[in-house]
Amino acid sequence: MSNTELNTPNAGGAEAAQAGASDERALRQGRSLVVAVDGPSGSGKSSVSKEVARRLGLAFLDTGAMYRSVAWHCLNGRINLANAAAVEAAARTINMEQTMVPDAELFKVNGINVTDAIREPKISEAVSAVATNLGARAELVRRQRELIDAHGRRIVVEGRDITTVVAPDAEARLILTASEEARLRRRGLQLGGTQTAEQLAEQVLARDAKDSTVVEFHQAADGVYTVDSSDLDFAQTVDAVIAVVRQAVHAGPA
Ligand SMILES: Nc1ncnc2c1ncn2[C@@H]1O[C@H](COP(=O)(O)OP(=O)(O)OP(=O)(O)O)[C@@H](O)[C@H]1O
Ligand SMILES: Nc1ccn([C@H]2C[C@H](O)[C@@H](COP(=O)(O)O)O2)c(=O)n1
Repeated sequence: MSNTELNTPNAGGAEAAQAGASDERALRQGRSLVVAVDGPSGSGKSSVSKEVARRLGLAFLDTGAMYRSVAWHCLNGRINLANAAAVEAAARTINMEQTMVPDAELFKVNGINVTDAIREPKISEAVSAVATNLGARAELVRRQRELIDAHGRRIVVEGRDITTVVAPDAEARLILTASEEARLRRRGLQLGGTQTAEQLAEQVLARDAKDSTVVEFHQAADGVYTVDSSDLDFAQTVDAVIAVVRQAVHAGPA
């Protein structure tokens, strides 16, 4: 299957809405349903994926939080992020726990609650050192696959390499994207206007540029849908993603 672009919500009308609701019920009851979501920073992957998981009754895995947790551990333990072997060793040895339900966000590293700490700008600025470490990536991919299986393969997983590396066999795979302008604006609002334009550009665009040296998350691979949320509000984006999930499930394996 070639790349598929779907950037408008489900067609309107009462009939379409009814069909949508009944399809959504079917998805809630199905067996394996892995929804893989990739995309650039600030495109809405995490917030939209959480809401999709809620609506479809699925578990939720934020893989970026795992990269952030390794970065936090290195900074906290004075492990030099430029020392590739030490970063890989950290990824292999730390204990990471995360609630995988969309309504309760809690991340722990070696028993320490890092839920808020991993979202701090200093982690956003440092995390690419983990993301571009191929040994650390291999270990985190291994852990992510284990978590998907442990949740009975009924899960929404979001990150940068989920559609291509972690779960290329997912029932629904999509890239969630948005214009640079929309992503910078959303991240600025999310951080309560605390960051300058330069800081936002560093945390969003420069980070994407570094991360995309090791993974492709701007262009959809074959069989992967694209949802462009630049001109959609949050609720419309969630609807558009659920429409893609329905479409992908009906279409079957790519
Ligand atoms: N369609 C949308 N319209 C407006 N705001 C949105 C939309 N989608 C997401 N947002 C908001 O944009 C902000 C960034 O979203 P989110 O953190 O989910 O992005 P992300 O892709 O996971 O980013 P990162 O990869 O950097 O963690 C959040 O405040 C979220 O509520
Ligand atoms: N599957 C993934 C998930 C995340 N990353 C990298 C890219 C980011 O710089 C960092 C944090 O992700 P975020 O919380 O901003 O989504 O982790 C990756 O390379 N692969």
